Amino acid sequence: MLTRIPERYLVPLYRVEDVRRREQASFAQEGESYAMMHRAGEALYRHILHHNASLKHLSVVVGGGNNGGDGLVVAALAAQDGIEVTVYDCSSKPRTGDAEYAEKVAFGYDTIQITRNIEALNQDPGQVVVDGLLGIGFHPPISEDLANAIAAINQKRAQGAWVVSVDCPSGLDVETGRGALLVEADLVVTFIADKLGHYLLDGAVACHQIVMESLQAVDLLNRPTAYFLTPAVLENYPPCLRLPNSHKGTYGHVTVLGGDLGFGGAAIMASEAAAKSGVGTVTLMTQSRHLSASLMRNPNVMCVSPEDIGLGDTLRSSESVLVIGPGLGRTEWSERNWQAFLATEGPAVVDADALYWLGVYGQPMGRPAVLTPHPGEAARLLQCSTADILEDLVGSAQQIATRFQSVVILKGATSVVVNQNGDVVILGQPCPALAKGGSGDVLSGMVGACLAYYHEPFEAAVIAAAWHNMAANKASLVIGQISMQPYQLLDYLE
Ligand SMILES: NC(=O)C1=CN([C@@H]2O[C@H](COP(=O)(O)OP(=O)(O)OC[C@H]3O[C@@H](n4cnc5c(N)ncnc54)[C@H](OP(=O)(O)O)[C@@H]3O)[C@@H](O)[C@H]2O)[C@H](O)CC1
Ligand SMILES: [K+]
Repeated sequence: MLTRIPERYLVPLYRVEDVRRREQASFAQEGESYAMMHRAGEALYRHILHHNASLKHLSVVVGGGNNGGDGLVVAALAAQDGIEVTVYDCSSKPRTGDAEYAEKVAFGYDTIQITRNIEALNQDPGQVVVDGLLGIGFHPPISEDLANAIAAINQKRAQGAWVVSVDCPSGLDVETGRGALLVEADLVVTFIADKLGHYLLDGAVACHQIVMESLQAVDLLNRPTAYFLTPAVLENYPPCLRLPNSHKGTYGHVTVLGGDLGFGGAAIMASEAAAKSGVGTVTLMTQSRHLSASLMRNPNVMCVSPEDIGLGDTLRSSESVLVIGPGLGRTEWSERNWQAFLATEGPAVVDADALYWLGVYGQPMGRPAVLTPHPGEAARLLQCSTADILEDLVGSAQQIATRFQSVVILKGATSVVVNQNGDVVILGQPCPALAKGGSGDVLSGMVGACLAYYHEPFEAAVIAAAWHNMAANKASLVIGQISMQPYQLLDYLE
């Protein structure tokens, strides 16, 4: 799938139905189901002790399902070790099956305090909280009682408690990554397989650290829905290796086309991003009144206006990459340039208002291409609402890839990168400093650069997006989330 990235850096992610199938197959093979719940509790308890060596008191918040059952196993194991345990029981009806059995075992310890008053968590002396309210059986919207319990856990964490979530942060829809109200977890111990929603939207923000315990579940060898790219990968595999015996031609050429009146900065930033990402040569094609600004800022970037030279004449070879869109606008000038783009061949990155024109003209790309929509642009391309896109980021990105025959980076707190073969990579660590105009322009230039020297759109898209995110996180640590400007991440690429 990715030739430059070893598989060990790719975490396979699954949908709930795959996890349920493996769970059922395991129950069938073992002839019972409680053993797996017990292994889940043991694994959790091991991780709790690993992070809290001198644990004296444990607060365990449990719902009525099997997620709560796992929590009750932990409560019993801790009580066995002489740790003081308080169980906050938030079930709304009697437990059944494995959870009922786990309750019987746990409530058999008279050292375990049991309360239904979640408000008391605030005064609990424990500084370690187990969140076993809701797991993969959660279906939104959340009930008022459980919403109160989630709020109580978050409040406790805000006061300094360490929170471990059983399988997933309660309130998270592990399919979509959405959670209107969800637990913020220092650690998530997830079972059988990593789930998609841990790495998307609210899930990506709420899960500070995730460990997966397979619980010896039967492996049905289903193809993962997606992979998460471990952020550390680029520390070990730098994106643009400079070869000692190389020249500018070794690293390819990018032309950036964009920057209508009022939007010159977008195109200038994209061309600067391509240059700083190590591409051999960069041309900027923009409105003539922006040329001097570009020359002043980046004399290494050749710049011309489409009134002076044809777009095709800026391309240096059949492998020159065209980045179209940053600041392109929606005027006559913009449309003329979109048409000029359609008359060219060769690899392309289509961003910002070029995605608007792509939607208007509607034809497949017909060339190696990477599209870089945010959810709003994705919604326009698929003629649906942004809410529809957020309900299924992976499926939406795949639909765009199929419709326009291209690689797609669906941008967000974490980004979803897909190709036409059904490969899906989710990447990044949320970086709020990037929630500013200009972040996308910088990304498009970086994708253009990676495409210029890798030649393979999926690889280029994955590596550029991961690189952009990694540099932004580094930059924001130094400069600050509020004041960091997106182009500043370009000083943290190496
Ligand atoms: N051996 C095993 O069974 C193992 C289970 N594992 C753990 O189990 C959970 C999945 O357990 P499940 O019981 O299927 O579901 P949950 O516990 O996540 O949730 C079901 C309970 O939650 C209630 N619920 C659901 N949605 C809401 C909502 N919006 N508001 C309030 N309450 C909600 C639901 O109530 P119902 O009224 O809908 O029945 C249930 O009470 C999994 O995540 C693991 O932690 C392990 O995998 C080990 C083996
Ligand atoms: K949970």
